[in-house]
Amino acid sequence: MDEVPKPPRSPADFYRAQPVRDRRIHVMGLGSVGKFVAHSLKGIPNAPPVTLVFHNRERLKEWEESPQRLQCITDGDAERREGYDAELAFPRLRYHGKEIGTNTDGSFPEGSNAQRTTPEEPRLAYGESTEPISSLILCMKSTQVLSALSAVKHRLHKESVICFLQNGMGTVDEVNSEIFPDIATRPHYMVGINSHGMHQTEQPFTVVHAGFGTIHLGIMPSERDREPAPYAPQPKFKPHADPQPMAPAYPANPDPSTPAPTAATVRWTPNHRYLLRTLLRTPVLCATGFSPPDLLQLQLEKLAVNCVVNPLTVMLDARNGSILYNYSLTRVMRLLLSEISLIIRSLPELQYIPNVQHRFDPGRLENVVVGVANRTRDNISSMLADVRGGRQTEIDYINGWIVKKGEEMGIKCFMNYMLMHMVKGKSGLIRLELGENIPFVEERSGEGEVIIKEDLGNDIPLADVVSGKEYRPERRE
Ligand SMILES: CC(C)(CO)[C@@H](O)C(=O)[O-]
Repeated sequence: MDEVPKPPRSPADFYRAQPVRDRRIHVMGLGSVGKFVAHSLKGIPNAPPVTLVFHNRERLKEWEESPQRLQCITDGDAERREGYDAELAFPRLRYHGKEIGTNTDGSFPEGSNAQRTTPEEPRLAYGESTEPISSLILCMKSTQVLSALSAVKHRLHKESVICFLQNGMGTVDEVNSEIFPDIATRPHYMVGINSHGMHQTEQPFTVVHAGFGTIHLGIMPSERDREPAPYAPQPKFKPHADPQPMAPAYPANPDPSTPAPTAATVRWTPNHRYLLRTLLRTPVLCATGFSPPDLLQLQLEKLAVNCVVNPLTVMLDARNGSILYNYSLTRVMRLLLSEISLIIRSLPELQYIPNVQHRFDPGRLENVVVGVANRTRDNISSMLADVRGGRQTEIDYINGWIVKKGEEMGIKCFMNYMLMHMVKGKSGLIRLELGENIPFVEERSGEGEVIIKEDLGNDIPLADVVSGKEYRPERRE
C-alpha cells in the first residue's frame, strides 16, 4: 500500500517538501506605493530578484537611460537601491467594461477590437516578455487593475500568486469575473491594506516615505480548495462548564439561504508562502499577517474611513482635518455611517464572526473615522489628489461598493449614492476644464472684483454705482 505523505511539521519541512522554484517578484503599478515596495524588497538580506513592470515605452526608456536605481527619501535621507530588472506590459484599454486591445506601441487601434496577446499572434514589442510570473504585486489604483492585469494574464498560472494593494473593495471580484473566470486555472491571491504615507517628487524614480504605517496582509483561500462559503474562524477553545457551542449575542445565521461556514484553514502553496514571508521579513514595510476573516474586517474598517474622509474632502476641497469639529459635517458623517454600518453588519460573510455587530456599529465607526481624520489632518486625501489632478477616482470601489452591496441585499443607500455622484460630477467638471483648458464659468458683465473709484462723489446715484451702469468698475486681470 502507498504511504500517505505526512503534512510538513515546520516551515523548514514545508520548504524542503515544496521548494520555491522561482524567487522573482514582479511589481506592477510604479506610482509611490509600487516604488516604495520595490525599494523596500531590495533592502533585505538575500533580496529577491525584482522586476519592475512599466506600462509605457517612454517610462521604460527613461528608466533604461537613467542609472536604473530607485530612491526612497525618509526624513530627508535619500537611499538608493539598484539591481532591478525592467519590462514593459501595455495596459489593455477597456471601454464600458469591455477590453478592446492595444497596438504594439500601446496606442489604441482605431475602430478595432482585436487583442494582440492571443497565442497564435505572439508579436512582442521591445521590453515585453512571455516568461511566466510566479509572484506579482499589484500597486496601481483600483481603477487600473483590470487593464494592467489583462496585459500579463497569459503569464500567470494556477500556482502564481497575486498580491493586491488597492484602496476600497471589489477589485478581486472584478478580476475573477473579467480576467480569471475559470476557477481551475485562477492564480492564488493575497490582499494587503497599506497605511504608509508616500508621495512622489519631481525627481524621477523617487518616492518620499512621509508617514510610517503598516501593511496588513492576508492570503485569500482559493475557491478551488474549498466550497465558496463564508470564512469561519476555527474555534480556539471550548468552555469547560458548558458543552454547548458558544452562541453570539446576535443570531449566527439570520438568512437561511446563507450556506453554513467551512473551516478557515487554507492550503498554502509554495508561492503563497514565499511572497507572504518575503513581505513579512521586509522591516520597512512593517507588514503583519492576518487570517482571512480578520483581514476582511480590517478592510471594511478602512473602507468606512475612506467612505467618509475621501468624498467629503473632495466636496470641500480641503485637507482631512477639515471634517472635524464641525456640527454640520458631523451630521453628514453620521448619516453616511448609519448606511455603511447597516451594510457591513448585514454582509453574509460576516455572520459567523463574533462581535461584528459591535465592531461595526455606527458609533464605533465614527470613532475610527474621527481618529484617522485627526491623525492625518494635514494630508490631502488620495481622492482629492486624484480629482485635483484630473484623474479617475476610486469612488466606485469605496462608496460605490456600499451602494452595490446595498442593492444586492435590498437596502437603499441614498446618502452614499448621492455622494458618489457628487464626486463623479465634480471630477467630471474638473477633467473637462483641465482637458479643454477652458474656464468653465465665465464672468458676466458687471461681475468680478469691484474697485471703488476715489472720485465718485456724492452726486452719483447709489443704484448706478451698484449696478455699474454708468461707472462700470474696472476689472483686475
Ligand atoms: C485614510 C486616508 C483617507 C488618509 O489620507 C487615506 O486612505 C487616503 O487618502 O485615501
